[in-house]
Amino acid sequence: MSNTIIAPSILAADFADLKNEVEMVNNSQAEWLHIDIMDGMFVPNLSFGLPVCQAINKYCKKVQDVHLMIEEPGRYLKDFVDAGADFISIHAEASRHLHKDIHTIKELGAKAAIALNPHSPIESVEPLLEDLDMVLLMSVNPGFGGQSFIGSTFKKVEKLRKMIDSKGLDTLIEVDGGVKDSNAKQLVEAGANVLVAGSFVFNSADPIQTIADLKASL
Ligand SMILES: O=C(CO)[C@@H](O)[C@H](O)COP(=O)(O)O
Ligand SMILES: [Fe+2]
Repeated sequence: MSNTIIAPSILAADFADLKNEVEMVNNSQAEWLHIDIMDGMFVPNLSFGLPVCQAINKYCKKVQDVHLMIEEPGRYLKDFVDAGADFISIHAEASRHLHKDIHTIKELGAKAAIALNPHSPIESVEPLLEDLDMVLLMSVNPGFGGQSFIGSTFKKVEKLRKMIDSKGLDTLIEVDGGVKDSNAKQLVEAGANVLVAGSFVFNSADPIQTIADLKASL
């Protein structure tokens, strides 16, 4: 079995049953829980904010992988670390002071990642690559779960893996959006380490089994 990390996205969960949805992830083979924060400005949708993260933090036993889809994320980094974030991804397109924000995340004791929209070239993370624990490549346009995977992501993952390897780094590559059984293996072969899966997991009849099958297929 590969050591690929599976990160179910809580965005696709039943929010009226959030405690049990978090317990489901606790009881699964998933290593991380992916938490999508949307501000209605950077992306055309609102998800949830700090009180929900604090509630998740009370029950979650997995690594909390917070994906901030918010303008100027530097304003809220401490709040999300205090709310339990282990990893924080901020968008290159949303921060005017990316270097400063990445270093703030690390100074706060969390792992730092830059997220890139499908249109953003991987070269935009190169100047900061040495400082990053992870790069999150969006494989849909951010803002909504349940969208179709953008096929050009495979090449982007391959290119980024080569860039990371050529520098002798161990930066993780996370792929987020439309991930399912039909594209997961190819993403891992291209060099992805972390796969976010929202609707594929939570909309399945047996999410725990779906996660186990996904891991076994890699
Ligand atoms: O960040 C996002 C969407 O903006 C993702 O994390 C989605 O929540 C993934 O959901 P699926 O595409 O797997 O349904
Ligand atoms: Fe996400």
